[in-house]
Amino acid sequence: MADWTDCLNFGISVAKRAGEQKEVKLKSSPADLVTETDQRVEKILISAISTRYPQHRFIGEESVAAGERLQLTDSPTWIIDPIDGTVNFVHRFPFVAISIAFAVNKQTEFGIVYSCVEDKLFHAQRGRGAFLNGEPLHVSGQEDISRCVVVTEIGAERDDLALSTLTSNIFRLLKLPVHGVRALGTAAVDMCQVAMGGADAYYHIGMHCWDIAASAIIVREAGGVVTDTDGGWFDVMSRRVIAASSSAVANRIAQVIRPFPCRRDDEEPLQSGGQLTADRKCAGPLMKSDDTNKTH
Ligand SMILES: O=P(O)(O)O[C@H]1[C@H](O)[C@@H](O)[C@H](O)[C@H](O)[C@@H]1O
Ligand SMILES: [Mg+2]
Ligand SMILES: [Mg+2]
Repeated sequence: MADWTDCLNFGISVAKRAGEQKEVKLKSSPADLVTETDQRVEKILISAISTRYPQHRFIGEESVAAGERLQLTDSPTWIIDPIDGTVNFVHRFPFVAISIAFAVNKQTEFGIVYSCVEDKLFHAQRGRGAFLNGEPLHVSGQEDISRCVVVTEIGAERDDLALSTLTSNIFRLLKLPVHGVRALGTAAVDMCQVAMGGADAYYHIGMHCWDIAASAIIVREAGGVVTDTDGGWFDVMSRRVIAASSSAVANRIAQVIRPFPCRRDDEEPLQSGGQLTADRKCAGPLMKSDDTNKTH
């Protein structure tokens, strides 16, 4: 088995360096401001990594937003979210992370999530455990859904189907009941909460590979379970994820939540007026036919 520890250590050092970026350039609107910061951090990361590893490929949230093709090949690939929690960043809500995963042959070899405001560095390497600031991490191991804190995200979709599915899924979980439902505003940190036992599960439909790839391996290496939202095999490009403290909890959540149609990350972007757009919004067929069997 190839040893990617050198890449991991380099990734950790660039993530910490990029997380020190305090300079905020004022622009006309919060959206402009944050876009500039996101782009700047992504450039810092990609330029440092590609100088050291010129053969490696990248999937970066901001590069994809700028029109770059999103394609996961067998080549060593860094999957980067330069700022996970952009809305938090604008509002100074204190959960903002840099998320970096590294995949070879489409398998994640390591993940790094640096929660910058908290100064918490989560990392995991395949088969070698998960760590928070160097200390080993473990999921809660909770198996009883009625004793769980479940994390999800509100996401950016605002159409009726997205909102009604999202709210009814939260409704179903609360009625089970679970102990609580939380949303921190960054999928990467949400999932790391599962890895450290602060929460017992996370689920969402609609996140992108850069939001969840790093934290998925961190949860697994902390002893947790990562599945598709139907309880099946997790595909990092599918935008569907459950991360849980145990298979029992993952399966229960899969039974309860209703699916939400989403374009895969590796699907060609939608055509708009004859031109390719970077739009990867949820779209497609409505509920699958077996949805009626889901627990209410
Ligand atoms: O765009 P960034 O990288 O900030 O990612 C976030 C999504 O934008 C949110 O919709 C979502 O709710 C999460 O906060 C997610 O992590
Ligand atoms: Mg993100
Ligand atoms: Mg981002």
